[in-house]
Amino acid sequence: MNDDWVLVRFGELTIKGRNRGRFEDMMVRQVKRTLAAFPALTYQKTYGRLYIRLNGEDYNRIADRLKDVFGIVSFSRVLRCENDLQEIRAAALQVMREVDPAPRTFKVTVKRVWKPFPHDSQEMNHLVGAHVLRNTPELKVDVRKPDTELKVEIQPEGTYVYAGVQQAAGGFPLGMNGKAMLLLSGGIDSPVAGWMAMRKGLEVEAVHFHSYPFTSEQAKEKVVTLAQRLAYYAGSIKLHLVSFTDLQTKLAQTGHEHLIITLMRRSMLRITQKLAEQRGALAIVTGDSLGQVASQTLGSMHVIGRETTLPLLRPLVMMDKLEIIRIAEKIGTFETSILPYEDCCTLFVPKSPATNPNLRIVEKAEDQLGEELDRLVEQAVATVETIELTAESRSDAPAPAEERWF
Ligand SMILES: Nc1ncnc2c1ncn2[C@@H]1O[C@H](COP(=O)(O)OP(=O)(O)OP(=O)(O)O)[C@@H](O)[C@H]1O
Repeated sequence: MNDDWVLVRFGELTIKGRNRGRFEDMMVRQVKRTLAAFPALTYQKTYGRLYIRLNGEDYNRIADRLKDVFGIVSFSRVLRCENDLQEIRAAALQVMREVDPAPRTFKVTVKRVWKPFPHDSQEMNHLVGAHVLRNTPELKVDVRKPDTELKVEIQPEGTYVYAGVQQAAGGFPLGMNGKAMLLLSGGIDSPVAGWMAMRKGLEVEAVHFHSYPFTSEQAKEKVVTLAQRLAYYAGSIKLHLVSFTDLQTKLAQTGHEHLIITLMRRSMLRITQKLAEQRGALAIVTGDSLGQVASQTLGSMHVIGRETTLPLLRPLVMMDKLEIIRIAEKIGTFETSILPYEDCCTLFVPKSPATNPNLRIVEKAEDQLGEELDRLVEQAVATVETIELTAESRSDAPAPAEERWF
C-alpha cells in the first residue's frame, strides 16, 4: 500500500568518519525538536538521509518548518510502496497526478539500489514511464528538459517515488561547530550575520550595547524583536544587554573626536571577549561589510580587531548591501531592521570619523584613561542584563515555502 513520507537530505556531504555520525545524530535531534508539535510523525534514519512518515500530519506545515532547519539541504514528499512493479507503477501515477501545476512533459529516472529487484534501472524507466503515459494521454516524454522529473528509488526497505525537490537552508546543524557571541545592533546587517553564523553550525548568544537613557526603550525593544526572529531558527537565544552609557561618555572625553567610533568598537570587543569567556564562546561575530562605513575600512577593521584575541568572524565582509538585504528579507528581519532607531554609537558620531586610525594613537588614548577604563569595562560586564528568547512561530513569514532561499 502507498505511504506518505518526507525524504530529508542532509548537507555538507564532505563530512567524513566519526564527525559524519555526530552530524547526523544532531540533525535528527534538531528535526525532531523542530517538529515536536506534530506528534504523529515517525522517523527512520539511513546513511545521509532521514525519512519522516507523515501518518496523516499536514505536509505543507511540516515543509514550512523543515526548510529553515540548518543542515538540511533539501527534502521531498515521497510515496513509499512495496518493491513490486504494480505497486511502483500505481505510486508513480499517483505522484504524477498530484504535481501542481500539471506538467506537460516528464521523464522517469529509476535508481535500483536493491539489486534483487528483477528489473534493472533502464527497464524500469520504460516500465514505469509507459504506464504513466498510458494513463495520462496529455503527458509527453522529454528526456532533455522535462517539466517534471519523476524519481523512483528502489531501496531494500521499499521503493520511494517522488516528483519534486525543495531546497532548504543547508549548512551544519546548530551548535555542531561550537559557540560564538554575536554583536547585534538594531541594523540590517548583524541579524543576517547571526543567521549565517548559525547556519554554519554555531550556537550564538547575542550582545547588544545600549546607552539608555540616551537611547530609547524602543531601541532596546527593536533588538529584542530581532533576537526573537533569530530564536525562531535556533529554538531559543540568549540576549545580553550591556549598558554602554558611562563608558561611552568617558571615551568621548579623551578629546580624540575622530577616533571615537574606533574606541567604542574596541571597548565593545573587550567587554564581549569577557562575556565570551564566561559563556564558553570561542569567537565573535559582527555584521561588518568591507568599506560600508568608516569603521569598516580595512584600516579600521585592523585597529578594532587588534583588541580581541578571539577569532572575529565577519560573514558579510565581502557581500554587497543588496545581497545582505535579500537575506534579511528572507529570514524575516528586514522589516524590523529598517524601523527608525538610535544606536548607541550614533550618539557620538563625529563629522569626519577616522577611516584609517593609527593603532599607536588609539592605544595611547586608552592608556590615558588607564584604570578608569578597566573599571568601566568591569562595571559594564557586571551589570549585564540577560534575557532568553524562545522560538515562536514567525507570523510574518515573508514568502511561501517554495520561493524561499534560492
Ligand atoms: N549597539 C551595538 N551593539 C552591538 N553590536 C553593535 C552595535 N553597534 C554596532 N555593532 C556591531 O558592529 C557592526 C558594525 O556596526 P555599524 O553600525 O558600523 O555598521 P552597520 O553596517 O550599520 O551594521 P548593522 O546594520 O548591523 O547595524 C554591526 O554589524 C554589529 O555587529
